Amino acid sequence: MSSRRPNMAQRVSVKGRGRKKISRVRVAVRLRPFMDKQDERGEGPCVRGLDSQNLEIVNWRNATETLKYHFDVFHGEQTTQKEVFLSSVKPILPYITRGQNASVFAYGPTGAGKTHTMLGNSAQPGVIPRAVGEVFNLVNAQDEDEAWDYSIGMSYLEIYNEKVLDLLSPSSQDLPIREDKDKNILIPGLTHTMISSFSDFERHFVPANLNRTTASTKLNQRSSRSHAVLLIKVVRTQRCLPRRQQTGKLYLVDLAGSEDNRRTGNQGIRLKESGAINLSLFTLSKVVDSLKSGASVRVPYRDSKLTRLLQDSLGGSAHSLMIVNIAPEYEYCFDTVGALNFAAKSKLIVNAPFTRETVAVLPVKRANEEREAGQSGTEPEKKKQRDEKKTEQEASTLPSAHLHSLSEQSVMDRLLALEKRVMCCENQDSVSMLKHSAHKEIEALKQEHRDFERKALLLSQLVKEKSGFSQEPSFRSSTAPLQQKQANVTKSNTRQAMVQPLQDHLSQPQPAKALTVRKQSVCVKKKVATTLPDKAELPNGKENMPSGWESHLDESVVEQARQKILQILNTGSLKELKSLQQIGDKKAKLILGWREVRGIFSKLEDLSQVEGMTEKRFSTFMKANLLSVMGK
Ligand SMILES: Nc1ncnc2c1ncn2[C@@H]1O[C@H](COP(=O)(O)OP(=O)(O)OP(=O)(O)O)[C@@H](O)[C@H]1O
Repeated sequence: MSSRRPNMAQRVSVKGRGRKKISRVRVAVRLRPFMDKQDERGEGPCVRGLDSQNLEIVNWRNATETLKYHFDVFHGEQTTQKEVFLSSVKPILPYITRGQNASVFAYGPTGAGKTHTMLGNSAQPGVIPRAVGEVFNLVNAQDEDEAWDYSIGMSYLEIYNEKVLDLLSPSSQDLPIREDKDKNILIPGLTHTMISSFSDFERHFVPANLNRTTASTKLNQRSSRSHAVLLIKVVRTQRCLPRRQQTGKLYLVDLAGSEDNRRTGNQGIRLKESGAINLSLFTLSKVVDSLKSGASVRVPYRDSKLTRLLQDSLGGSAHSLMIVNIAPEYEYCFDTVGALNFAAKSKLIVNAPFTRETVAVLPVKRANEEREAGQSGTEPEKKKQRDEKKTEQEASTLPSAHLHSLSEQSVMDRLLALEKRVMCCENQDSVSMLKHSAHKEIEALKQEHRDFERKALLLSQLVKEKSGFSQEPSFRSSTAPLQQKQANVTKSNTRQAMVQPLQDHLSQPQPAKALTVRKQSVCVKKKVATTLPDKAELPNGKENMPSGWESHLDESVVEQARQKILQILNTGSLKELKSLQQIGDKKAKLILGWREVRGIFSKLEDLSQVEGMTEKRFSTFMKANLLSVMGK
C-alpha cells in the first residue's frame, strides 16, 4: 500500500457512480455455547438451530410450543470466529475499497457474546481484527495495479450515556454529530488517525479499547456499558487525471447489551447507564419499525446518538450486516425472543449503496501541465516538458498571465460548486432553475474577471505614472526574489499583480525587499523598505493587512513555521488545534469539520474558507502563530 496521503487538492464534486442498487440488511444469528456446563446438563438450551438458516426457541408464554425464525445465516454454538468472519463479514469488505460504505454491528442481550464476536481475544480474534487485516490485504493487492493511491485511516468512539466520546483521545468531551449536505454523517473533533499496516492499527486500537467503559453486572463480569464504533476509512485517489477520489467507510459496531434491570441487578450509576442503553436501543427499534413500514413515515434517527450515527447503515447507503448474538440459557429466553424479533424486522430493511466519488481538483496550472503531459511523450519526456514549462512560467513576470490563470481557478472552483449543487438535486424543476442561475453566475464571473483585469491594469499604470519609472525595468530589477515567491504563489488561490509602491520608492533609497501582501483576494507583490510601518497603504487608499513585521524575518524560518502550522491544521487533533493561537473550541471543531468535508488544507490561506475566518482574523491568526511557532 502506498504511504502517500490522499491528494492534497481540494475535493469538490460528489457523485454517485452508476445506478443505485438496493441491498437488504443481512442478518446472521450466532448462538453462544453454555458458559456453565452445569446449566447444559440441567435445563438444557431454550433455543436450537434447525439448519444453517433456521432456528427455533421455546415460546416463553407457552413452554409446550416453539417459535421458528429464518435468517440469512445461523451460526450454531460450535461455530468458530473464523467461520463467522469468512461466511458473514468477509464478502462485504471489498466494497470499502471501491468507495462504498459497509457496516457490521453486533446486537443482543447482555452477556450473549457481542464483544466476543466483534473483538474476541488473542487466541480467538473476532470480526474487528480480522476485518481490518482483510482491508489491508485488499488494498495491498489492488495497490499493485498502479492506477490508484490508497490511504487508510481509523477513528474509534463510544456512545456512553448519550455522549459521544473519542476513544483515541480520551480527554475529549462529548462530540457533536453533524450531517453534511451530501448526507454524510460527520463528527467534528473526532480523531482520525492514518494507519499504514495492521500492527499500526493495533498500536492505536489496543490502548484505545482500554478506554471503553465496562463494568461488572450480575450477568456479565465485563459488561460493555457503551456502544463502541470503530470507523475504518479507505480513500483511493486516481493517480492520473481526472484524479477521481473514492471514499469507503467501514463501521464496526459493538452495541451495549439490551438488558432487563430486574435480572442484571443494576442500581445507581449502572441503572442510569442501563436507561441510556435501553433508550438508544429502543430508538433503534423504532427506526427499524419506521423503515419497515414505508417511505412516507418519518424515521426517528435523531432521537438518539446511536441511531443518528447508524443512519447510513439502516436505510442509508451502506452494505449492512447485523450479527445478533443470543444465549442458550433459559434465563435469557425472554431477551432472546426480543432480540430475534428485532432481527426479523431488521432483515426487511433495504439500503441503497452507491459509490461516493469526488474529484480532487489540482491547482489549474498543475492540472494543465498534467493534461498536456498526458497527451504525448514518454514519462521522462513528459517530466522534461513539465520542467521546461515550469521554468518558462516562473520566468514570466507579466501580471496578466497570473491574473488569467488564477482568476480562472476561482471561476473553476465556483463552477464546480455549482455543478455539485446541480448534481445533488433530484427534482427536475429545481435542476433547470439551478442551471439558469448557474448560467447567470457564469456571466457574472466572466464580468468579474474582466473588471479585475481592468483594475489591475489601471493600478499598474497609476503606479508607473506616480513612480516615474517604466514598468519593465522595475520588474526586471526584482526578478530574482519574485521568481522564488511565484513558485509559492502558483499554489495559492490568490490573484497576483506586481506594482512598484509609491511612497517607498519615492522616499526610501535603501535596497528593497519583496513582500507579498493580500487584500480581498488580490495578492500584490510590493517592494518595500525594511523599515515599513505595520500598515502599508495601497495606491487605491485602502489599508493593507498588518504585514511589515514579516519582512524582518528570515524567509526560510518563516517558511518552516508556516509548514509547521499547516501540519497542525491538517493532522492536529482537537486539542492540538486548540493549542494554536486564536483557535478556540468552536473554531477547532469547524476546522475539523472542514477537513472532514473538503480533505486537507493545501495551503494556509485555505483557512480563510473556514466559517467565520475573515481575512482580518486570518491575518491575526498568521501573525500570532508565526511568532508563537518561531518562539518570538
Ligand atoms: N462463541 C463464544 N464462545 C466462547 N465464549 C463465548 C462466546 N460468546 C461469548 N462468550 C463468552 O461469554 C462471555 C460474555 O460474552 P461478551 O462479553 O462477549 O457478551 P456481550 O454480549 O458483549 O455482553 P455485554 O452486552 O454485557 O457487553 C464472555 O466471557 C465471553 O468470552
